[in-house]
Amino acid sequence: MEAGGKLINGVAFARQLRSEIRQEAENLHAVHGILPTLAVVMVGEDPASAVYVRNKIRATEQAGMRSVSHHLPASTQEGELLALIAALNVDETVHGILVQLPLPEQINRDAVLDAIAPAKDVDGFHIVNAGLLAVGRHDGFIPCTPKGCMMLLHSVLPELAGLHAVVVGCSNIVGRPMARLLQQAGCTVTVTHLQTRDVAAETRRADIVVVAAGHPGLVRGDWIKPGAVVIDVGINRAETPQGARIVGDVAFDEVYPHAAAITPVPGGVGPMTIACLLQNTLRAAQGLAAD
Ligand SMILES: Nc1nc2c(c(=O)[nH]1)N[C@@H](CN(C=O)c1ccc(C(=O)N[C@@H](CCC(=O)O)C(=O)O)cc1)CN2
Ligand SMILES: [Mg+2]
Repeated sequence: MEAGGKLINGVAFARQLRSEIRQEAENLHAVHGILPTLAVVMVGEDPASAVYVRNKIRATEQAGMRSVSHHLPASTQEGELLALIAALNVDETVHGILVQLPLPEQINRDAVLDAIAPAKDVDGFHIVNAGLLAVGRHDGFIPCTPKGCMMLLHSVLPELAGLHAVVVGCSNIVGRPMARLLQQAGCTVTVTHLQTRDVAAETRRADIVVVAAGHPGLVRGDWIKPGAVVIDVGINRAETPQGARIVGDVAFDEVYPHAAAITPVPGGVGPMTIACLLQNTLRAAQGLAAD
C-alpha cells in the first residue's frame, strides 16, 4: 500500500518484482548458462491481445530473458496450433509456453491448453496444474492473475487466516484459482457466479472482495463492508465523457471511501499479471514450478 494511502499500487509492486526477477535470471544465466526463454503464441488479430503480447515480449526481454514469438493467422486450424505446441514442448531451449487467449472459435481452447507440457505451462492453465492447485499442492504453476492478486493482498494484509473472502466470478483463469489460493491462505471463501441470487448480500459480509466478473462498475459502494480490502481484476473498455478508458468491475469512486485498501484499474492487478508470468518463466527455467 502507498505510505498512508489506501490505493494498492500494482505498478510499483510489479516494478520491484520484475527487478528481483531480472537479478535471478541474470544469475541463472551467468552461473548455469541457462537463458530463460518464453515462447509466446498468438492466433489472429485481436487488438487487445496484440497489445498484451507485445507487452509480455518487452517485459520478458527487460527481465534479462529471451522470448520467441509465433503469430499465426486467424484462419489457423486446431491441428496446426497443436503441431506448433508439440514442437515447442520438445524444444529444450524453450522453458515456458504461453498461448494468448482468447483463441478463434474454430479452436478448442481446452484441447490447446492441455497440449502444453505441464512443466512449461507458465500460465498455469493446464489441467494438471489446475489439479495440483485444487488439491493444495505447491509444485505446479499458479495462474498469473490470481498469483498477482495474492501478492497485492499480502502487501496490505500480511495475515489472511480467518478472514471472509468473497470472489465475484468463477472463471478458470481467475475466479476458481483465486478461491483456492484464498482458502489455502486460511480464508473462508464464498464464490459468487451468474446464478447467485444476491451477490451484494455476499460481498457485504466480506473482509476481502475480489472481483473478476467482466462487468464494468458491477460492484457499488453499498456492496462493501467498511474496512474491507477490494481487488478489482476487471479490464473493460468504456466510453466516458473524457473518451475511451479502461475501467474495472468496481465502481471505484463509490467503493473507495468504504474500503481499507483497493486496487485501481489501470495500475492495480494488470501489471502483476505480467510480472507473475515472468516469475513463472524463471521458475520453469530453474526447473521449479512453485515459489
Ligand atoms: N494466455 C493468457 N491469456 C490471457 C491472460 C493471461 O493471463 N494469459 N490474461 C488476460 C489478458 N492479459 C494478459 O494476457 C493482461 C491484461 C491486462 C494487463 C494489464 O496490465 N492491464 C493494465 C491496463 C491495460 C490497458 O490500459 O489496456 C492495467 O490493468 O493496469 C496485463 C495482462 C486475457 N488473456
Ligand atoms: Mg489493474
